Amino acid sequence: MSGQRVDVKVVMLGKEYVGKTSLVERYVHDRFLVGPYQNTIGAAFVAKVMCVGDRTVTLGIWDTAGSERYEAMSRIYYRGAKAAIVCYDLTDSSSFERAKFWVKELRSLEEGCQIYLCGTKSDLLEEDRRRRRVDFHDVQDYADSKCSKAFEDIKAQLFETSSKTGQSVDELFQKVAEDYVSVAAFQVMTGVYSPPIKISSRLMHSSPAGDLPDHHHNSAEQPPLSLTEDKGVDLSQKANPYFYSCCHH
Ligand SMILES: Nc1nc2c(ncn2[C@@H]2O[C@H](COP(=O)(O)OP(=O)(O)OP(=O)(O)O)[C@@H](O)[C@H]2O)c(=O)[nH]1
Repeated sequence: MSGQRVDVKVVMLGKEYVGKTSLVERYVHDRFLVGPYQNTIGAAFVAKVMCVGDRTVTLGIWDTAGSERYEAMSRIYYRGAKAAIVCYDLTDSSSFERAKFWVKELRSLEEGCQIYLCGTKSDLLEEDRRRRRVDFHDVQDYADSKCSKAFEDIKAQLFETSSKTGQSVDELFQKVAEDYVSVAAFQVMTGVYSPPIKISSRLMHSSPAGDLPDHHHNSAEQPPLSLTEDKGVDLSQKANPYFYSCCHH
């Protein structure tokens, strides 16, 4: 897999337990893992090749840890991202507050990053509508609003998904890829296109959960996680069975 081209760097952000890993699992492996919850440590990477019309697009997805103790690390992972899927749990209002925190950061620091707000666990609402704690229209109003007087429009797109049933999961990632193709076409026209990046085979290696590579403890001195042929990164990931591999079609 050495030299795998990544067109779009996508970062998953959101409070812990909102279901970021489950979303990636559903999308990449079309499965929903049951069993005890395992929090993400550091981040995990997976690439997925998909089609947009007659074009092939490779998404490089970084699944970050939601725990606030990894907040500084998540900042490193979102650098240079072309898309951010900011997740919140539809049954947990505090998770939406956390989502807003990430949106504000992205809007002020990552100008070129498209934001996708993703309300997770919609299946729980199918079971009992009273469990909803985040109103769809409130999120829509927020997505259409401005971050603050000083910042530009949030311009986020909104999805409600279930990793358990698969509802709207493919649609979400498909939209990310489609938007990339549209934006890239526009950039080619206007002469600001930046070419795809390649990932090293070292990206595929992971260390066991809890066994953080040195650079994870020393993020200030580390370069941003740009995916170049020369600089792979080791990953710490969830313990088995949350073990990502690269490039599933
Ligand atoms: N019912 C239901 N449960 C879900 C869904 N998505 C995730 N969960 C459950 O929510 C819990 C947390 O899911 P994760 O995917 O591990 O959450 P995370 O955001 O990656 O968590 P961190 O790694 O701590 O940041 C797990 O018990 C999942 O089974 C969903 O769509 N529906």
